[in-house]
Amino acid sequence: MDTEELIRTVPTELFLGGDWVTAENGATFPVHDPATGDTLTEVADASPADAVRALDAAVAAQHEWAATAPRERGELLRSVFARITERAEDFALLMTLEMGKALPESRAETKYGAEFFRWFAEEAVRISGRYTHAPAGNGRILVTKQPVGPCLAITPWNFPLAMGTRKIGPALAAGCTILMKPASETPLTMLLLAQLFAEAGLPKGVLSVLPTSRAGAVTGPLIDDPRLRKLTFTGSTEVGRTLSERAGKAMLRTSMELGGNAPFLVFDDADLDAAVEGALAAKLRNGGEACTAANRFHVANPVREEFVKKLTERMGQYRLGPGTDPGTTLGPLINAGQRETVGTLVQDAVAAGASVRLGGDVPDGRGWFYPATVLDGVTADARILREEVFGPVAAVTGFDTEQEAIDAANATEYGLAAYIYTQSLDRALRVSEALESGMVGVNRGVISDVAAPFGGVKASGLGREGGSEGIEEYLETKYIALQ
Ligand SMILES: NC(=O)c1ccc[n+]([C@@H]2O[C@H](COP(=O)([O-])OP(=O)(O)OC[C@H]3O[C@@H](n4cnc5c(N)ncnc54)[C@H](O)[C@@H]3O)[C@@H](O)[C@H]2O)c1
Ligand SMILES: O=CCCC(=O)O
Repeated sequence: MDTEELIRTVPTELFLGGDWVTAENGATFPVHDPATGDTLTEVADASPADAVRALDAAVAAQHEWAATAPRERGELLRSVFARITERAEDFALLMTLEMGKALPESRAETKYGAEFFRWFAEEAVRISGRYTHAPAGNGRILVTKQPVGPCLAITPWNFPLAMGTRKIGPALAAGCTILMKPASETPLTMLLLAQLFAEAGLPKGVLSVLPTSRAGAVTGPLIDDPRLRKLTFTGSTEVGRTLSERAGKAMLRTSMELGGNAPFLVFDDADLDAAVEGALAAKLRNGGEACTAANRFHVANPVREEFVKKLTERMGQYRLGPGTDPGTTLGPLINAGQRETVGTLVQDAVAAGASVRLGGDVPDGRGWFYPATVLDGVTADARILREEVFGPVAAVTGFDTEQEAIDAANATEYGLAAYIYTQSLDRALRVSEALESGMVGVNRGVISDVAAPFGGVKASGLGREGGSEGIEEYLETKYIALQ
């Protein structure tokens, strides 16, 4: 489909337990194109009452969905996987329109996002328990897994499809019903996904998609409602903390996939060309708007200048422009606020002594564009070393010893992803073990994989998504004592 047809045909109503409905009082809110700032379309704006109706539907469907054969649950996911794959170009275009990223990035996300359904379709039939004897010989122990129950998912704008499918996939596979609240910047992708679920024969109540411009007001009463059993959140650490507090009071199961500040360590024995290619992937995947994005490049002083030169040359080849233009490799940022944040962090680093090797200037004209930027000699007091930049800015700093590199890498409240480039296996393992992060890439700049447990430590969150760990987040363990 072309842009016009896609925007005309994409659903814009609430998907409430399988029915398309207008929001209370017919309320809507606008969705913007980050490449122009123009309104793409208006979407139904869920109210707290709409959300409670969706929870009513989820609660009513929970028992039957949990009792549905695992194979049947898996087959529903497999069918939606196939449908996304058939409509891959529509998903890619839609994500580029509402989120801004270049089309090749959106195509990659479509594939990645769909794969969570294929993966969890296969996991649905592998939920297992155990049967054993008590050590004293006086009884038997049966351990079984049951779905947690109705879930609420809240997702960010940066991966409009994958951050949703990584939650919906395991929830449905485990036998949980789920309410999805997408980011207000990017609700369309989840609404299109809901349409595919409806076409695939999703039973009533199992999934709702609730776009809203009032995230706190709409999700708060759901979290407080004792019928909800789990909150799964992906987004900033700040919002994650607030939600965790509220969910703690309600004693909900929670998964928190939060912010990152990934270090990228280049040792003097690294293959520098490979390190530069890895750095490009770790930095510019998704235009730098990824929680896994390398934020800080700690490079061994003897190879630093060569690394910076090569990185500058390669980042300089990225073409900034509307994500829909053929040839664009770097789209706009999500909105004016995000561009302001990126610009402020760059200016702060420069004021503290960093030199600008590439970019750093906001282009004139419409849209929220920010160029690929390389800063060298970033000093320890620069905010960019501590705060997630979420943009196409590489901040480089040097180190002399391995211990110095590890200490610098760990000097952050975050602990999501980290990257190491070295040709020594000993060093790779030693440093990986010493890094305070949930995930480490060794000689590779992209680590995300549906089959691997994704998640962080420290302020980057709790729990894991994907892999065989992902479905466990939606299962309760029940112990049955037998004679
Ligand atoms: N660890 C991960 O897997 C992962 C993945 C993607 C993004 N992120 C993080 O997400 C952040 C960027 O995304 P963002 O700007 O959308 O984050 P955000 O925290 O501002 O918003 C995330 C979601 O929370 C909702 N929200 C905001 N305030 C809320 C409230 N008071 N109550 C309930 N919901 C609320 C938003 O509407 C959105 O749907 C970055 O920090 C990034 O690192 C983490
Ligand atoms: O933005 C962070 C999540 C990205 C991913 O799953 O690779």
